[in-house]
Amino acid sequence: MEIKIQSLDQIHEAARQFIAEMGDNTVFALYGKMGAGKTTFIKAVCEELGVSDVITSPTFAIVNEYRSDTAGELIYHFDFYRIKKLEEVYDMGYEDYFYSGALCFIEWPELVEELLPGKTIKVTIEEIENGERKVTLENFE
Ligand SMILES: Nc1ncnc2c1ncn2[C@@H]1O[C@H](COP(=O)(O)OP(=O)(O)OP(=O)(O)O)[C@@H](O)[C@H]1O
Repeated sequence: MEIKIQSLDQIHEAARQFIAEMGDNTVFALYGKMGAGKTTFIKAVCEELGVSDVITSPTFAIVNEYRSDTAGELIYHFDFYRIKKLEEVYDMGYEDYFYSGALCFIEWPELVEELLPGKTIKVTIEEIENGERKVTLENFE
């Protein structure tokens, strides 16, 4: 499944399309180069999910927690760019997040692939031309 985003003004529309495709999946691993637009897209999706609050957690360098009004629960946004050892991910108790049933959006998942649930959705974001982005969703396995 593919979603095209021609420019930033379409990002919320794209986020709504993405949400319509989410189904009962909860873990989304976002692949894409630096500057591809992973953070921007996750933020738009969270806004469309009714996120009003960013909660700073002790491990905020790795995970940010958002409270969603509509989903009525927490959403976790991970950035594993800076982790050096998988131990850091074990230490933060990744299972309590990835396997909690809460929504998880993961940037730089390459580093934690072996820890991801089998039902993870692989989301790839690439710039195609003139700033246009293509977002692709596929099953992880
Ligand atoms: N769909 C889009 N259309 C046009 N510009 C975009 C789009 N998405 C993101 N951008 C712009 O691209 C830049 C990088 O976006 P962003 O920080 O989200 O990338 P990233 O993939 O999260 O990068 P990093 O891996 O470094 O965190 C920002 O200036 C942002 O405004």
